Amino acid sequence: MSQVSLAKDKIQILLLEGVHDSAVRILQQHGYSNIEFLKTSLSEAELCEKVKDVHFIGIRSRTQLTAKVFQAANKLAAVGCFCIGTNQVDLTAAREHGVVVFNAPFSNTRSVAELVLAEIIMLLRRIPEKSTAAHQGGWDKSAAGSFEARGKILGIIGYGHIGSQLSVLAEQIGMQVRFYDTEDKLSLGNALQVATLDELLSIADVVTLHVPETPQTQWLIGAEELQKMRPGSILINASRGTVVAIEALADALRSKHLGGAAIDVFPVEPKGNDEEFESPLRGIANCILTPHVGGSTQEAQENIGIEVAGKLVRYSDNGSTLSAVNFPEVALPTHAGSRRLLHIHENRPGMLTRINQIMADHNINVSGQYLQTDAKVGYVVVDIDTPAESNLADTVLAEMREIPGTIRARVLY
Ligand SMILES: NC(=O)c1ccc[n+]([C@@H]2O[C@H](COP(=O)([O-])OP(=O)(O)OC[C@H]3O[C@@H](n4cnc5c(N)ncnc54)[C@H](O)[C@@H]3O)[C@@H](O)[C@H]2O)c1
Ligand SMILES: O=C(O)[C@H](O)COP(=O)(O)O
Repeated sequence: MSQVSLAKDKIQILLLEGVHDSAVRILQQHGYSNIEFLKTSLSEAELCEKVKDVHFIGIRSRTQLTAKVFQAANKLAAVGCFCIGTNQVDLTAAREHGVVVFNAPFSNTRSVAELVLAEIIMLLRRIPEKSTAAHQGGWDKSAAGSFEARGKILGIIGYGHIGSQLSVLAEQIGMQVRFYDTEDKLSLGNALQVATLDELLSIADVVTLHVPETPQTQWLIGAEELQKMRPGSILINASRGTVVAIEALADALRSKHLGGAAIDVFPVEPKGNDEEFESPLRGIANCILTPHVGGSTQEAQENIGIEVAGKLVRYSDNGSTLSAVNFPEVALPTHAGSRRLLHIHENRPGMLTRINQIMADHNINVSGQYLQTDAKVGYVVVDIDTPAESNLADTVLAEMREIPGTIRARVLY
C-alpha cells in the first residue's frame, strides 16, 4: 500500500469528464506533465484497470469511485472532485485506503443560484409552454396563469452555499423567502427559517431543493410531500436526482396539482451526450428539463479547475489536506531545506511514539511535526533535517511502513 518518493514527471494524473483546461494549466505550472485527459467518464471495470498506475484522479459528478475501484488503486494518493457533490465517491473506502478526497465547495454555487432564479421567472410566466407553442406555429398570447415573482413566497429546502445565495437574489426581485434546513442557519436579509418541511411545502409558491445526496434526503419529496404543496405551485430541483420521486412528480404535473417544474438532475442520467435521455417528465407542459448543467458555466468550470487542481498540487507537493472531505485536515508550510515524510495510519494509540522512536534510533533532527486524527484515521507529517542526496529518508520510510496499522506512507520529492 505504500508509495515511494517520485519525481514529478513520474506522477501520473488522470483527468476525466472534460474538466476545464485551467486544471491542466495549474498542474503543468507546478511541474506535473504526466497528465491523461479524457472527455468522458469510465465504467467501474474500465476504472479498475486504469487506476492501477494512477497517483491522482480528477472526476466530476458522473464517475462512480466505488470500494472496488479503490481496492484496485494501489498507487492512488488523492481524488479531486471538480464539482461540489462527493456522493459519487465511496468516501469511507477512500479513507480506509489512505486516499484523500477534495472538492470545490463554492466555485459553481452562483451559477446554480442564477439558473434557478431564471427558472422561477420563466415558470411563473408559463414561458416553456408558450415557447414550445410558438416554435410549432402557435400564438398563446394570454395572461391566464402567468404571475410576477414579486411578493411570491420562495421556499428553499437546504440553506447552504447555494440556497442562501439564491435567497439574496430572490429578495432583490421582491420575493419573500422562507427556508427549511435540518441545521439552524443564519437568515440573510428578510428570510425566515421555518420549523418543518411540511410547513414550508404548505406556504410556498415555489419550492426549490438545495440539499446534498444523503440517506436522509433520498426521495425527500415523494407523492405525499407533493400533495402538501399548494395547488398551482412550482417545484425546482437542481440538487441530486435521488431527492425527488420523479414518477410522482410527473403525476402531480399531469394532474395539474403543480403548475410547473424545473429539473436539472435525475435518478438516472445519460452517461454521455450521445446517450438518449429517458424520463417520465419528457413531453409534460411547463416543465423545464436541463441536462445537469446547474454548475456548467465557463466561469464556474474555470474556477473549479483552478481550485481543485491547486488542492491536488498542495497535497502532492506539501502534504496539505486542508478542506479535504474525508480526511484529517492539516495546513502545512512548505518544507524547503528538509525532507517531508507522510504517514497515514489507523487511529490507534501509540502511533506517534512508534514514529518518533524510529527518528530517535537514527539520531534524526525533526524540524517539524504535525498530527491530526479523526475517529478512524491518523495523519502524521514529519520534517527531517537530512540532505536531499542522503537516502536516510527512504530508510526511515521503510521502517515507518512496518509499523502495524500503517495504511500508506510516502516521502515527498
Ligand atoms: N445541478 C448542479 O449542477 C449542481 C451544482 C452544484 C451543486 N449541486 C448539488 O447541490 C447540493 C447543495 O449544494 P450547496 O453548495 O448548497 O451545499 P451546502 O452543503 O452548502 O448546503 C446544503 C444544505 O442542506 C442542508 N441539509 C442537509 N440535509 C438536509 C435535509 N435532510 N433537509 C433539509 N436541509 C438539509 C444542510 O444543512 C446545508 O445547509 C450539492 O450537494 C450538490 O449535490 C448541483
Ligand atoms: O456537484 C456538483 O457540483 C454539480 O452536480 C455539478 O456536477 P458536474 O461537474 O458533473 O456538472
